[in-house]
Amino acid sequence: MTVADPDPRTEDDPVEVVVATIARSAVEIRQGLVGRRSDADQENPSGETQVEADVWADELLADRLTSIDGVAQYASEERSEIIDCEDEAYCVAVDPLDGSSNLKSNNTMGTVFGIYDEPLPAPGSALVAAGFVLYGPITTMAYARDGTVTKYELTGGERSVVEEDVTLPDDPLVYGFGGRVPHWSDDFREYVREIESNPDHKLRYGGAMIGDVNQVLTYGGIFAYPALEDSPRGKLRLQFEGNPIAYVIESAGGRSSDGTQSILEIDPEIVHERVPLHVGNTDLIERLESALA
Ligand SMILES: O=P(O)(O)OC[C@H]1O[C@](O)(COP(=O)(O)O)[C@@H](O)[C@@H]1O
Ligand SMILES: [Mg+2]
Ligand SMILES: [Mg+2]
Repeated sequence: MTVADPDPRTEDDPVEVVVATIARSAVEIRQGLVGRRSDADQENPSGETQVEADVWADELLADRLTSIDGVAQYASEERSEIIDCEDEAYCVAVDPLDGSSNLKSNNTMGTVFGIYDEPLPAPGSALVAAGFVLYGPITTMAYARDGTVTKYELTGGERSVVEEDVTLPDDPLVYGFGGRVPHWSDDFREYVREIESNPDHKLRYGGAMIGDVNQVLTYGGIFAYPALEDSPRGKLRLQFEGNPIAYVIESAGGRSSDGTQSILEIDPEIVHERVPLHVGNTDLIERLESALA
């Protein structure tokens, strides 16, 4: 089934217009990666060196999303300030390119988005929709709203449904854990040993959260970028990465955790704050929480 993306000039649900705009832009973003793989010689608010494509994709999405009626704010991992629009209603937070360090080696990356109905920074409980685009061998989107997740394939301007009511498979298969192993806590290391020693589990780690999370969504399992000894809040950002991914995985019947509670329950203080992120099948996340308790 192919979804006719709503025409932004006639559609009256801003959430659907935002999602359709991101779906259309993704095809262009993918094309625009060519020739934009070098460092941009500047840092993002998290202190990471940006590549040219990070800056370019952020500007493209900022332009398009802030011109949608009903969008009140645009915030991105790649800019310090939130853009305030004249409209009210929805606040959009994006990671324009997740895993952009994979560009150099031409490996998987993504675009992550969360649509909140409260001003940013907002808790995950204020999300009305969230999702991500994956730039793999083909371009796909996973989109969660109203407790269900839909997967699409994106081709020049069209969104084709490949799966509706996506749920995590019951028997977890894959695991991937970020951060340097010497910087993991002893409790986390112990938990990883337990996961690895299960003969039904196999390692899948690609260095881009979206690629790794999409494997968990497809095969079941767990992805984590945990708290580290030299970075107690981990690496990933709550507004742009943690909340949207937690929303998708929880909508698909899984769980998210910062180690003690659902990521969606965290009250944020600042827009660029980080969060230890663990997402996957419910039983694996429950086991993780008891291992870290
Ligand atoms: O290579 P590192 O530093 O361990 O980090 C890998 C993680 O960092 C990220 O690349 C952070 O996202 P950005 O590329 O959007 O900054 C994740 O996608 C990935 O899980
Ligand atoms: Mg990211
Ligand atoms: Mg990014």
